[in-house]
Amino acid sequence: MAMQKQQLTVVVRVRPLNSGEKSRKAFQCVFPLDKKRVLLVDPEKFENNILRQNRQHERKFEFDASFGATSNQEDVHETTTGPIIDSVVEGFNATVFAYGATGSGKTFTMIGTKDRPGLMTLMTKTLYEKLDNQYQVLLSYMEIYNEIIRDLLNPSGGDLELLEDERGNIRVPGLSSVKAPNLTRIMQILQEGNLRRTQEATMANKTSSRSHALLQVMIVKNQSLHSKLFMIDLAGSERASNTQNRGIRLKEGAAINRSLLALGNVINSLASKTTKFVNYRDSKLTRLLKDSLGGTAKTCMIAHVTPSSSNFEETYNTLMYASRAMNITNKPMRNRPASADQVYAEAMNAIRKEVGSQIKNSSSITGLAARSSVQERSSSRNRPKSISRNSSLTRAAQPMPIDRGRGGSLFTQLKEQYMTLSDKQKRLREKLMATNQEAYSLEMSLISKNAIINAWEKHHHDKTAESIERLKKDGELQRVRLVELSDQRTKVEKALRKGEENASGLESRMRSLASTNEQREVVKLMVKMAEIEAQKISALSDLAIRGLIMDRTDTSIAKLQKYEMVADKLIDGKLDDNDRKKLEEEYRVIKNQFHYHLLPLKNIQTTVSWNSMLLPKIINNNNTIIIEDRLMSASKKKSEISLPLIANGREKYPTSSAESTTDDDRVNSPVTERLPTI
Ligand SMILES: Nc1ncnc2c1ncn2[C@@H]1O[C@H](COP(=O)(O)OP(=O)(O)OP(=O)(O)O)[C@@H](O)[C@H]1O
Repeated sequence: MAMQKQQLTVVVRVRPLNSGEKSRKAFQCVFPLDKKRVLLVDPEKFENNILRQNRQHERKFEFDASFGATSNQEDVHETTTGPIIDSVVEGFNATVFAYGATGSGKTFTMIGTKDRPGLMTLMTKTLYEKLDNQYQVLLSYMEIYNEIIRDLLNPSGGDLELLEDERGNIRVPGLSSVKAPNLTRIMQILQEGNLRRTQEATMANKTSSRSHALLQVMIVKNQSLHSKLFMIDLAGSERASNTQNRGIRLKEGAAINRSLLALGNVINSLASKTTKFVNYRDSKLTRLLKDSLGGTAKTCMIAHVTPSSSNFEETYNTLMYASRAMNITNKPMRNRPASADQVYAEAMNAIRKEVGSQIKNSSSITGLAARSSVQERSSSRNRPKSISRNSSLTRAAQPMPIDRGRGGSLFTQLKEQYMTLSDKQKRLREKLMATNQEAYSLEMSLISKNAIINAWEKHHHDKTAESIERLKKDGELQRVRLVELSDQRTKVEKALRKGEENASGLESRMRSLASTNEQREVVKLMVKMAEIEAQKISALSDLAIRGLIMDRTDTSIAKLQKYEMVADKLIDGKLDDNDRKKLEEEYRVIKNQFHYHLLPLKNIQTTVSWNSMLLPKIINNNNTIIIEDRLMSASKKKSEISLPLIANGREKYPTSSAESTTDDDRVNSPVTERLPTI
């Protein structure tokens, strides 16, 4: 029962009732019916409650496959994930994830035990068997906890960032990767990594995961990426909805909720025939998976449930989450929108249609209608299957050769030239957007680095530290890249300006040549089309930069949370001198991290300069909004940022700093001063 052909498969695994559940007198309420269906029975059915007797107590769910208590790891692998390997070997990306509440068996399925290795090992093993030695396989193992990415193979690596290159590939700079020649080594890597995962003992499970764990398998051929496979053990889904959560648990719950919701939304919109917009931006998880979910990438969701009556609510929620994706996959249409530009593609289609009908009525204009429809068809056929914003934008509109033979009137020739020019302008704008985005993120990172280096040097005149030297080196590389980007930007902007001049020249020549209403209408529509294309890129660029700001905000918030936690401990904890010293040190480090991470946000107008004016204004209900204005209004302008000095191992803030308005900034001696209780 292999499910090779489907892009998205949804299966359910029901684990055996365990001894704890039996001893608590819980009974089975989930029953696998056959190879695809499970029956869920509301435990209330067995209660003698007259008021509720008319309620519907049973519900059947159907998935691509269902696995009961007697299924073993190999069964699950052969049916669900085995076929995915073939597509990874062919060069497509794939994602397999385990979804479910705490204690439902996600880690068992994905990692397993020494004797019963899970899918992460079985899939990697099958992959090795199918690849010859021209391929190289690299494993990385990371976790996402409270929207922060950490390397599980290199715990001292700190918090990692996420970048999207201009081809739409997602990268996590600094993430380590290892070769794992055999099963024993893979299992060892997973188990070591798992020990570093953020976990907690709960009633439901001794080692309950509060983070998403992601095994990334990169297949490299001739030193370039051939394909990428993600295997993910998600955090327990009930954590998202537990209303008893307080403090740190509340924050965790919110982060888990956000990412699981975002994942569900992405899967639903990828599979949906009607939804046009796939929003990857809402969580780190979905952003990381952007090039491995949807398009030609295969996706497999393994929903996990316990059969126990005591977990009825969670089981119901899990089955509903999974069946929402399942209902959609049952619809015949499987080609899904490939990227966020779908909304705009719609608008373009409408205009193209309009142009088409104008042309049908016009005898003097040839070629455009035919070209429009050919382009339409070829663009939907050639739409790149991987979810790559830039490539889908570029490839959809390759210029066609100009037909000067039949009907080659001057008007037609000008019109063809205008279309070709519009395509070229579009590609230039995309390039500008990618350049700006990369530069923007580099600048943010440089601001933090410089501030740290300055603060260090001010206080430690001639001392060196390995970490500071490393920062300097990284900063140098970033500066070199920034210069390259700046040159690139100048060139692209020059070409864009020239293109704009040519376009307006062509436009006025066409206007003066247009002798019929239809011809005048066609000119108007073509200009409109070019405008919409430009606005689309502008909106995408705006979104991308907002995304970068959001990411940094998220990371800053997470750092603030850590900082609060340590502060709380310092204030309330009954600590001996040794512990207090250690905690004070930790407090200082975290506070610094928070402060320096926040700096680029405080100083946003410097970096915003990268958002080019050449990406046009977006017109909204006759209100013209300039991107720069919108971004800047989000942050208060500050003439200068106040840097903390590190003195005697502590930060000192300039006393005259009227700029520092937050409570946080006013704390001169954070370690000894008592913080206000929140
Ligand atoms: N199919 C199965 N067969 C036998 N035992 C299982 C099965 N699935 C899970 N278990 C056992 O149930 C317990 C809980 O499973 P597991 O740790 O995989 O849950 P989880 O969903 O990953 O939980 P969490 O979200 O808290 O990490 C473990 O002791 C595991 O060995």
